[in-house]
Amino acid sequence: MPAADPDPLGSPWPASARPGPNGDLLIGGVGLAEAADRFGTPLYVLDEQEFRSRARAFRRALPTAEVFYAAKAFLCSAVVDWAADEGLGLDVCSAGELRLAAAAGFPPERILLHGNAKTPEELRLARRLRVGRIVVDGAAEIPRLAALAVADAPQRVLVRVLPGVAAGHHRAVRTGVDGQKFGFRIAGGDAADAVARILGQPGLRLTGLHCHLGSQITEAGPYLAAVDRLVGLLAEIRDRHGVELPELDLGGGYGVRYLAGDAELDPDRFAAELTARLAARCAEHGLAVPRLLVEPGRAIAAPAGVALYRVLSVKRGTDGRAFAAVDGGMSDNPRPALYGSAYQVRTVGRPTDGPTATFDVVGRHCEAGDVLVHGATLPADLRPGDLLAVPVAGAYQLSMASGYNLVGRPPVAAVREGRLRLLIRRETVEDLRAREVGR
Ligand SMILES: Cc1ncc(COP(=O)(O)O)c(C=O)c1O
Ligand SMILES: N[C@@H](CCCC[NH3+])C(=O)O
Repeated sequence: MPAADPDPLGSPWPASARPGPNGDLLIGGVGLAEAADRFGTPLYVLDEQEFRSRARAFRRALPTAEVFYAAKAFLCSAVVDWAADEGLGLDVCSAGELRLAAAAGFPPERILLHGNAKTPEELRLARRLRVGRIVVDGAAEIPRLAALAVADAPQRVLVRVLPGVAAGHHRAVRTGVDGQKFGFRIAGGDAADAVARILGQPGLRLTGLHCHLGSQITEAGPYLAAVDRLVGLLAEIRDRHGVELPELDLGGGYGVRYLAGDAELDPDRFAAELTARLAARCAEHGLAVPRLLVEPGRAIAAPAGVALYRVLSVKRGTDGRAFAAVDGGMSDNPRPALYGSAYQVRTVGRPTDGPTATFDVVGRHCEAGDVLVHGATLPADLRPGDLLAVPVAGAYQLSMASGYNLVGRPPVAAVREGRLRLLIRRETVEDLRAREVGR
């Protein structure tokens, strides 16, 4: 029997979502109202199976590629375990992400380190732990890395280049073009210089080129354009230095559905188009097809997360707008304020079939721009105490959460096969005060 539609608005919930009694919504077999009662709100709930099946979908679509989960989307020790179990590598971009992954037991050789401003400490740590790959993002890094040579263990590195392809949901996340801080320019010869310098270092082993175009890209076209540019550069490197670099890392950026009508990048279709294009371009240049590396973050983590908030106040503005103020806000999800990102929201734990009205779901922070969802359709009689659930909340929300107004960052729970467990407890004022060492 097909499952009943968990949400008449067609919001993108995890595949496990089922309608529950009294307007509740079950995720991973657990009622969201029960999760909120148990751990309080705001609360982030991760559907472990959704995370794992999305990781598997990437590995299945690209069986010969290496798939690195981009930790910046969201990382905690449980997520490290899930990524490790599913055979993913891990893309980290700070000593914090690296230390957490290593402490949780992630194999360092499957870690890839990024960063446009890696600190000397991060480079030393990466070498000491023997991370598998480091992506070089600036000329100053090359001598620093070379100086950290470890006997008999040359460091595998890739060079991050700018293919000149603009893609991504907001200009702040478009990183494949000139005029922003990441990568080496191809046209100006910076990339070729970096390649030459790295090839001259005995402690470094250049394995390939890297690019990351942007985030929330919903079609294959930009990646295909990047392949054209990067394979061209691989051929130039072969002609100039006589080496064929064996790896091509296309970064992350694979887009997901936030709203009912949004497009989502399908890993299978993407993989088919990408591998065909790569094979064709390599054949044209007489190159062996390099091993692909990809770094999806959002596409694995975002749809696995649901954010839960309790309504604290309902108000009408002078222009007839209605506001539903909740107990979280821009400190746990800065994306609407930062990028104008849109979300859907529904009530859970109360009937959903009565008359509706339009609300702006606003947070509790002290600025008018603290709006989580603009123009949400919610029950017309929405009242304080009602529970709201926002889907597609697993990426770039908690990982970008701030301490604004000292409200404390929300807890994170995981659900799987009817079991609910707490992964991260709520941040308390004692946690915040523990860092104070003077007055
Ligand atoms: C170098 C790099 N790799 C991977 C990612 C992951 O991107 P996404 O979460 O959009 O897949 C990012 C962030 O956009 C990035 O900067
Ligand atoms: N933080 C961005 C994505 C940036 C990804 C990191 N390169 C977002 O929420 O959409």
